[in-house]
Amino acid sequence: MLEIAREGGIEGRSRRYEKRLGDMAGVYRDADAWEAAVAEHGADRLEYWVDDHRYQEGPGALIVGTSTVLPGRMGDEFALTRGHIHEVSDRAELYYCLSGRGVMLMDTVDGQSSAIELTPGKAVDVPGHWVHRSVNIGDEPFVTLFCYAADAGQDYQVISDAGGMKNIVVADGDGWALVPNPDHRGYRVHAGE
Ligand SMILES: O=P(O)(O)OC[C@H]1O[C@H](O)[C@H](O)[C@@H](O)[C@@H]1O
Ligand SMILES: [Fe+2]
Repeated sequence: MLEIAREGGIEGRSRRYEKRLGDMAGVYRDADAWEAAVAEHGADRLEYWVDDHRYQEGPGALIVGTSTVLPGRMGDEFALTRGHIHEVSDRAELYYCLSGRGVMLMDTVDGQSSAIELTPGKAVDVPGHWVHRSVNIGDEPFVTLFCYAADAGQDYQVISDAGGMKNIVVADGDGWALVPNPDHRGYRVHAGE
């Protein structure tokens, strides 16, 4: 039995994974805003955290977890996770929103793009082969429950090599808007994928 909290966290987790402001170098488009935030709040400020539960090893095993992205903005851009494609890139992942308000930002390496808003009770099935990241567009923690194949792994380089994802999620009045990332230079398809 797993106790899954709406504010994030799993009782009986296998692992907690935390990312702090200092770990987010090069992730946000506005590098000056990131530097100013580090100077103001310190590199240790918590940005997002993940609890996961791995109940089994071997083929077919799942990882179930919660992801909690704290609210905020870096310049115009909303708080987000680093994002990745699965190392075994055909592995899919389900995200179900437990609390807060966010967007699942997704790209394929051949140029398709999608942004799906998540509020409590809504879910998104991220198919295999899609780069994905969570973005918090609200003013409270954005919490999702996720589930994916335990052998999937994460490749982070795909986004940094591309100069970021294709679009960025920015504040627009009371809401959000998707704007093209001028630094994005297209994804390089990795050998063997
Ligand atoms: O892996 P990041 O982009 O840093 O995001 C953090 C987490 O996001 C998702 O929820 C994944 O399922 C986690 O396995 C991952 O570690
Ligand atoms: Fe993933």
